[in-house]
Amino acid sequence: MEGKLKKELGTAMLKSTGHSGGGCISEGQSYDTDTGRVFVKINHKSEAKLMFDGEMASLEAILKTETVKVPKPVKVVELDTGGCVFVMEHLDMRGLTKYSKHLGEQLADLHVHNKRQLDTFNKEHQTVGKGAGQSELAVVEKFGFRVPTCCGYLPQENEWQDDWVTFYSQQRLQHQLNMVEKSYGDREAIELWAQLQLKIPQFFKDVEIVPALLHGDLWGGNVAQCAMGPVIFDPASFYGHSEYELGIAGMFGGFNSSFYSAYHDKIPQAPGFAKRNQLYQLFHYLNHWNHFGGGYRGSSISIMKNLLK
Ligand SMILES: Nc1ncnc2c1ncn2[C@@H]1O[C@H](COP(=O)(O)OP(=O)(O)OP(=O)(O)O)[C@@H](O)[C@H]1O
Repeated sequence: MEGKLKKELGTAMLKSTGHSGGGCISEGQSYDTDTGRVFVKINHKSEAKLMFDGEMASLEAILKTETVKVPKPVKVVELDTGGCVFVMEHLDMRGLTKYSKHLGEQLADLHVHNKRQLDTFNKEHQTVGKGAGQSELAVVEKFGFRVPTCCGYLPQENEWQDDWVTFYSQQRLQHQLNMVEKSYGDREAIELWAQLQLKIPQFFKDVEIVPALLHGDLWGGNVAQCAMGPVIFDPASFYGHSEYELGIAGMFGGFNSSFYSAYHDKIPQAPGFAKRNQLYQLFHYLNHWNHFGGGYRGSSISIMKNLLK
């Protein structure tokens, strides 16, 4: 692997720093190169290339917004022995403590970034005397992403869709329930889902949803801080409802009240937030069930029952 990495990175030096950082999905290792320190994620699964291509595209998209710090992606390299590595900027990260508030503010900035671009774009097009096409702004008017991204190692269906409720019901929940049915044939889950899907539009009455660029897997293990501020990493991005991001954030801890109040100062909670938050957590419980097995069945079933009350 190291020979191939040297060639692909065009570096004579490739010296392991001894810093390793394995997650649940991939192994990680840092190296010093001719042009600086990099962090390399290694995965031997057949889906590794798709997973890392999605992570690279996600980091590039977040980086472009200049709102919240992420590691700069460098390259996805396929290994001759099978599997793949993803090279990115190494960051010295510690647990998120003093920069929680900053993360709340910056995450909200990330979420409103596309709306601001859209507003500017629309304003320019309405200005008398100015022709159309003045702006080079990248604006996104649909829900989805340009490539599949993986929340864990399972690819998400990111095909572009005009309507958020359809996107979330079909491309997120239905997709997970299909896997549950295939792997476990769970009758109770399938019956609950048949009822719940009819109710979903009710959770979105009078809510305006503008596509927001999301990190997509913002649990406490994917946030940290560097010397100068917060950092988020390991994204599974797509354009979706900003509230979706707060689903997994609330599931495993790691975010304190200063994070939430800074976030909601910029993006206030809309009516019906609490129910939708459960609906968004449902995706992650199902996704965990499909990744890690029956330990997550109970939470998935009880959240569906709750939403049906
Ligand atoms: N750019 C980086 N620089 C330095 N260390 C990093 C970097 N990215 C990740 N790490 C370290 O590696 C650990 C695992 O990273 P990451 O979450 O991306 O891996 P993963 O296998 O996709 O994990 P999971 O899916 O379980 O969240 C992080 O908790 C962190 O300690």
